[in-house]
Amino acid sequence: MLKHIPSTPGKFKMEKSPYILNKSRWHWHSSIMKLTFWSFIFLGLIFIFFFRSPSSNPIPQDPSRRSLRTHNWGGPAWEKRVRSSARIRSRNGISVLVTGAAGFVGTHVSTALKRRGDGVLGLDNFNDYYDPSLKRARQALLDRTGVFVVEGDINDSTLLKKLFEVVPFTHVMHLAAQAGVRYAMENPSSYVHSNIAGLVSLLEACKSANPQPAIVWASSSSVYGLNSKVPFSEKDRTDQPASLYAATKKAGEEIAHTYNHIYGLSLTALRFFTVYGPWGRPDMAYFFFTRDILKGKTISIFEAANHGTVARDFTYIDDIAKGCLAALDTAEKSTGSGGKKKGPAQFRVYNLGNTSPVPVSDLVSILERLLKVDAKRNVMKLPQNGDVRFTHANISLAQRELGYKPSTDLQTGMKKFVRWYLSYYSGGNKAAG
Ligand SMILES: O=C(O)[C@H]1O[C@H](OP(=O)(O)OP(=O)(O)OC[C@H]2O[C@@H](n3ccc(=O)[nH]c3=O)[C@H](O)[C@@H]2O)[C@H](O)[C@@H](O)[C@@H]1O
Repeated sequence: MLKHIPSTPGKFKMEKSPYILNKSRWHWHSSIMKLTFWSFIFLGLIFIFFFRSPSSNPIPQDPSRRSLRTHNWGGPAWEKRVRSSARIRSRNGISVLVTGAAGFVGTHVSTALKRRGDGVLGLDNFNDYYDPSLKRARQALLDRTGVFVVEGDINDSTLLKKLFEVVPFTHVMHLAAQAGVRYAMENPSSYVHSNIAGLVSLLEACKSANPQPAIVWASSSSVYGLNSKVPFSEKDRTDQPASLYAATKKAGEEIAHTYNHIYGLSLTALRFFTVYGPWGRPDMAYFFFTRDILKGKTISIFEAANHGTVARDFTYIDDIAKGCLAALDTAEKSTGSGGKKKGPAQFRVYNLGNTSPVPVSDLVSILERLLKVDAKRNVMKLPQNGDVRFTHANISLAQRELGYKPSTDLQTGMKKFVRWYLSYYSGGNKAAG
């Protein structure tokens, strides 16, 4: 019956309408017309309310988006600082935007780049996933090295656009991410926000930049998930992630491929294997084991079924930083411009591990010796929280193509970490937790 209703109200006025003779039908149609009219008015008001109201774009309430709040950036003095930090000071140097610069790996990579004369600009949202005062201390360190860290989020496309307008970055070292395997069960949306939405936002800015930068970014050993073939090679399957964290990193690798394919962006993913060292992350086991052993608190050491070993291919930060620089130095230029691909671009994936896995219980023994304190050990079954039993990197590809050659064993690296830890936390900084 509805299909007989004329499509324009004017038609209702036509004398020849077959409906005009039927009074009750006419009333019915007249009511429908009124209803339609008032519905349009109502919808129009809703539209105006939502799209014109200043509260239509409120500060996001989702905790994973807290960092999008407007930060202080912009203005001539700010631009001058940005330019100066990103200025290349050596022959054949590069200018790099380092996202997550106040993070653990970000600080080390930024410092290493700056020291050899490259231009470096940091970007970090200083979120409180772990003690932000440690991030501030790293920022102060970077400041002393001449690296300015802009406070902002990779999801802030206006800020990213501005940064590329101010500096024609040759490279982006993308290290900003929501890290940590187990925390993904507590705050899943923060992983989607940073590792997926944030990555897309960054790649969008890179593809539109002129010139397009080459991008090197942090993937993770966790993408190997339930893969049981050892050592893990880049050719092994990565379609069985064991945690949402791993799934977002794997998704990142696929997203990167898309931007490489469509826009000609040069993209290199580095799969890091449990990176540790001075200025490390307090959410990682070696870090909070150290804190808890010193406090006399019991630590939980995971083991697999039937007392099976849980092991990690712990990799020292200096080795990782060297691998990052080698990846930047060997990255070819992106081929696109103005958001259009001009030809095929480089797409690479490398394992950066130590290729020498160590059981977690041995890590604890190393810490006991270095701290000269016996740990209170609570050995327990590996919880179903996304952790995998072991990791072990095959690094031959990185060795061949990047000249990557890790040289620090766990004993030596942990010694350096413990020395830093004791000096950092005896200097008035309080160990959280
Ligand atoms: O290699 C990687 O790609 C990942 O390395 C670490 O993840 P993970 O290796 O799980 O490092 P930790 O969280 O420090 O755990 C190290 C080992 O200690 C074990 N563990 C952890 C916590 C605990 O209370 N007890 C315990 O035995 C874990 O099962 C694991 O075998 C990082 O947290 C990730 O961000 C990174 O992506």
